[in-house]
Amino acid sequence: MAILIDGKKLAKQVNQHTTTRAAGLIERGIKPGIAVVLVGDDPASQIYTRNKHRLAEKMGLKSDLYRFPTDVKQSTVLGTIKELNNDDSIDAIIVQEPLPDHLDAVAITNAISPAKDVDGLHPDNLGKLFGNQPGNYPVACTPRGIMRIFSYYQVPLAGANVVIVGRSILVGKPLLALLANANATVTIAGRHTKNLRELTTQADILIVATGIAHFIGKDDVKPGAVVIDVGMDRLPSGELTGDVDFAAVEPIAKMITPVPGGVGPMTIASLMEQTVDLAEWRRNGQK
Ligand SMILES: Nc1nc2c(c(=O)[nH]1)N[C@@H](CN(C=O)c1ccc(C(=O)N[C@@H](CCC(=O)O)C(=O)O)cc1)CN2
Repeated sequence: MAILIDGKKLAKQVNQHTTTRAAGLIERGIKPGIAVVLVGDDPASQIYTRNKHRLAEKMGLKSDLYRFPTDVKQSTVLGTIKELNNDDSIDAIIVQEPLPDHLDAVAITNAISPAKDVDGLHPDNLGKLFGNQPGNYPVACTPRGIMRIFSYYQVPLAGANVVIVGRSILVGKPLLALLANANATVTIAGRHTKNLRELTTQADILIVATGIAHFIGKDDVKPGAVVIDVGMDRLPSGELTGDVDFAAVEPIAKMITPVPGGVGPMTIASLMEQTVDLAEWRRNGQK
């Protein structure tokens, strides 16, 4: 039986620490502020945005939501980002993904000030990450949360054979850099990778972010592997599940994240923690 990685419990610890740090800043007259830009009416995005807003307020942070209809013009979104870049009460800007197809997501990301880029997706911040540069800069929240899981559960990274299935800019690519910087041997694959099973069955650590329910089964996993499931998929029954067939894989894994209650809560905890980081770094003149 695998050790169950309890993302909810770890997120609670991180959130308590973030709340204490935020209170310290508030005492000094600095209220960390986060602005979330939400376009359209995707039901999941609405839930995630509401959860972020509630948690931010509970922590005493300023939390502003900018909601736009699906057919909003690119120039309107860019205009809002420009205003937020210049708004001294806002430390962190996040544009909720996915965006509708008519919007240029890259141009929107690149318009966010690197000092307020809490998603860590601006090329300045990604460049620093891939260069393993010293100093403070934001890192994408899901990868940051996964690295925290590895540290808390004492998963050795140096020399580990890590396979990431999923090449997204939000998850796979920043993780590639973070893990390579930690001296892991990293392979990044996708659902179209030929002979994928040959790779995944070699992995000491398998991270799956494909968006396909139960994409990974028992025969895709090396016995004793650490399995991290980033997926958040709905079964036809409406039940929330992951990219890993948990019931099949759990008996052979060494450690495994559940869905829900694994990586998801760590994403939101990392977002809040990094909002407070950005507030501190900006006041310290580091960015
Ligand atoms: N700009 C961004 N957009 C998106 C990101 C992101 O990091 N930046 N990630 C996801 C959505 N997301 C945060 O934005 C997110 C999704 C889910 C959870 C979470 O806690 N999930 C729970 C289950 C929730 C449920 O019941 O539906 C869990 O796994 O336990 C946190 C954050 C895509 N967009």
